[in-house]
Amino acid sequence: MKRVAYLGPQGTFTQEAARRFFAEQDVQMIPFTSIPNALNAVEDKEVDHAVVPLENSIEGSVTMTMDWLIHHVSLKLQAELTLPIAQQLLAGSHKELQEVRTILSHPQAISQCRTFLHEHMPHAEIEFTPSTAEAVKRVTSDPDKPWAAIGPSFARSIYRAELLRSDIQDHESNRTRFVLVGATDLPQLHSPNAIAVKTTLVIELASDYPGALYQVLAAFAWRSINMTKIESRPTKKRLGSYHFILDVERKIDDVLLSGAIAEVEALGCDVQCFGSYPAYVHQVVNTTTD
Ligand SMILES: O=C(O)C(=O)C[C@]1(C(=O)O)C=C[C@@H](O)C=C1
Repeated sequence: MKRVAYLGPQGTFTQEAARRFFAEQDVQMIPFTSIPNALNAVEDKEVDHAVVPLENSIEGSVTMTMDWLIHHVSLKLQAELTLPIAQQLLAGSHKELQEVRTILSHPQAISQCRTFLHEHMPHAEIEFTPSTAEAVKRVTSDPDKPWAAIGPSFARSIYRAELLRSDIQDHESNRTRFVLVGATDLPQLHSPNAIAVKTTLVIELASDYPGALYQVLAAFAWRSINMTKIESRPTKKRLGSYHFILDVERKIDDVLLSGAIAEVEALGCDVQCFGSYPAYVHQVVNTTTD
């Protein structure tokens, strides 16, 4: 049976994404306490895959995931899944908002609810936890403490939490993009349900000169290769040195994409392919009920 690592404990959004990736398959889901631990488990061959969050529509990239993939492991993105994210304010027992002095959650979840927190709970202190479900688990372990957690409705049912407010994310259309990661490409996952096929490239410029990035982008532009995302992350070697992470809507073996990569390499850039994979979108029904 396949072993799949996810950011635990039970009840995280990532576990829900992992379930949806393997909807009809018998797999063993294994919770890990952090994204790096889940990715390392794949690198060390303790598990076959990991499911990790990559990007959120409100807060942007999950930099922990990006940086770990770039600097610490050598793995492939095998599929992506975008899920709606609804955040619930949960506690171990019923409380009025003004009674809550501390709010616990994952930094991404806190950032997704900034407006609600600013307007309704401006005096509450924020305590970051390794995941949303961990926050829900903690607040339900001591129900009388003046604290509450931000997390998913699946965690509410697992830890029997009280719902104080539902759907507190700043934008109704909140979405997170999760990726399935493994040691190699997974061609068998390219199914007809996919809405697109993407390739993620990580490019390091040869040197810094006027128009260097423009030249790289031109290689994709004149071939009409659609870019769905571009982002820079520090290479960590020195200030002002970056990796450019590009998502393009082509398969790696597409002749135009191979041409673009060859052109960028001819400019002296280092190009790594982090995976060529299908992209899926699944709707979650009944986000606030048990
Ligand atoms: O804490 C969780 O429940 C997670 O699965 C992590 C995570 C993330 O890091 O983005 C996943 C989805 C939401 O955007 C909030 C938190």
